[in-house]
Amino acid sequence: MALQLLETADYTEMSRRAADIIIKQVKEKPNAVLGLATGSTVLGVYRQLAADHRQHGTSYRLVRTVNLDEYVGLGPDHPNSYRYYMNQHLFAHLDIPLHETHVPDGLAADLDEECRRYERLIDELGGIDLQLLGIGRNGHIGFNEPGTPFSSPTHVVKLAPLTREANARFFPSLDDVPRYAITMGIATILRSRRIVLLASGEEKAEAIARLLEGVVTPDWPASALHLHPDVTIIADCAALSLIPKEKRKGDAP
Ligand SMILES: O=P(O)(O)OC[C@H]1O[C@](O)(CO)[C@@H](O)[C@@H]1O
Repeated sequence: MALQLLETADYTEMSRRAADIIIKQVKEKPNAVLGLATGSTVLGVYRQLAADHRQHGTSYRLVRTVNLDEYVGLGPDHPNSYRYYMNQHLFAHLDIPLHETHVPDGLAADLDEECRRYERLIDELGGIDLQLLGIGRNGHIGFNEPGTPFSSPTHVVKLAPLTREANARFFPSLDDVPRYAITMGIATILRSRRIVLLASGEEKAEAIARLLEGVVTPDWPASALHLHPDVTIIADCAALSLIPKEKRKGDAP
């Protein structure tokens, strides 16, 4: 059990290192299943993947993708839905067939059935080869809020006030931020063959410090990653600012 820690000078280098890992994965396995995330942190990675596709022609024609989460009540045309985000920021810039890209359906009439369908879908695709993650300030991964059991499959979650406040920057007002979301569960994430978690900026420093402390508890969802055999954390200096310099190299506890 070891988290591998990669320190980068800044956001751009963090994004480039993560994009390189994804590009290598796709070259090694052209029909790879990529688990994708949304949010601000991963935007630079998507820009790098788009640039690489344009300049070097890396092909995603056979790649399949599954996203971590989606807001309940927002459809694909809603500018704040994660489906819309993925189309805008990544899929429109690659040669990936849109029908091979999957995001939970936040408008499903039966949300519990949608969660079960999503779990089955991931299995039918053969599981996730590489899962990209951001981290919330309260330690959430996907939308798995503190207290979520590590055994959880894809499920509907009530968003924590801190998460709604953090994401309010994308909405006209806090009141417009959805109260519920569908998210892959911790167990779903842990079934991925490889996990890459990104963190940038001082506002993630506490989250990363707590993750690297190594205490494994559902109160800090990201700590479940200590139970996975192949996790790489790519974090910039600012996100590592609470970690003593001598502990920044090599494997985390
Ligand atoms: O990258 P950000 O915007 O800080 O978000 C961190 C995490 O929080 C979420 O946006 C959910 O709130 C995840 O999708 C993301 O990985």
